[in-house]
Amino acid sequence: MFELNSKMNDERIEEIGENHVGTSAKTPLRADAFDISDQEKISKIQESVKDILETLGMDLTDDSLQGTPKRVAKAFVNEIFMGLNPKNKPKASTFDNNYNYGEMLVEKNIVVYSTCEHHLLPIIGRAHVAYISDGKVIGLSKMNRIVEYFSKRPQVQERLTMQVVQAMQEALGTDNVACVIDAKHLCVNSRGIKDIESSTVTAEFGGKFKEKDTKREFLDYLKMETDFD
Ligand SMILES: Nc1nc2c(ncn2[C@@H]2O[C@H](COP(=O)(O)OP(=O)(O)OP(=O)(O)O)[C@@H](O)[C@H]2O)c(=O)[nH]1
Ligand SMILES: [Zn+2]
Repeated sequence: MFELNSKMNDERIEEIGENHVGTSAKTPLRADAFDISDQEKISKIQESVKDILETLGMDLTDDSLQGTPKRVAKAFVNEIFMGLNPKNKPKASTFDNNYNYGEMLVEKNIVVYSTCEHHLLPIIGRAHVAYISDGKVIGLSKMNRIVEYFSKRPQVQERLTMQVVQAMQEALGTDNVACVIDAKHLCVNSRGIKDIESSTVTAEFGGKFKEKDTKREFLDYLKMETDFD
């Protein structure tokens, strides 16, 4: 479909696929994923959305619908799937652990708003990310940003969980990272089986978090009340 510029694409696919990550945690991308600009992607998606709506029988000359194909295309490229563009990868700034904090740090209740790659319906939930420093510490908000970046892709929850851990491990230079995600999949809640109660929990434990006591401590922190209202 697009001209293949293989060298540039290989590099960018490595970048977005986080090349240290096992195949299973890589986002599956086409070889020509970066051959066209975001603007070109918006134009092409706009045409596709128009086609879908017209096929459904919608009259796109209606005032309210006129701008929909463009709105959807912009939302896809710039927001909902912005994590497919490596230029949006957050700078995970780290600092030396000068204060020699030696315990685990847990960033709880990070909002996850992702998209199920099977149905393109929302996945909404919370991520809890923890690490134990091996010399470096990371800015707290960067943990939220890493979760956001990998959420903004077509995802399965298992891969999202692993990608968050691997990005944190890379930034911090340690295996001691864990992530638990508890999320609702609208493809389960609102269609198909239509179970509005169920949610999905996934977990990835690296380094010291594989040890029973450390894992237990992390999971115990998740039970603590943090409501300051
Ligand atoms: N493992 C995993 N499965 C997911 C995730 N998100 C959605 N799914 C599942 O992907 C599966 C796709 O199955 P299919 O049988 O091809 O799709 P379907 O006919 O729409 O399935 P139903 O949802 O059961 O109606 C469904 O069971 C979804 O619940 C995810 O993050 N991880
Ligand atoms: Zn789904």
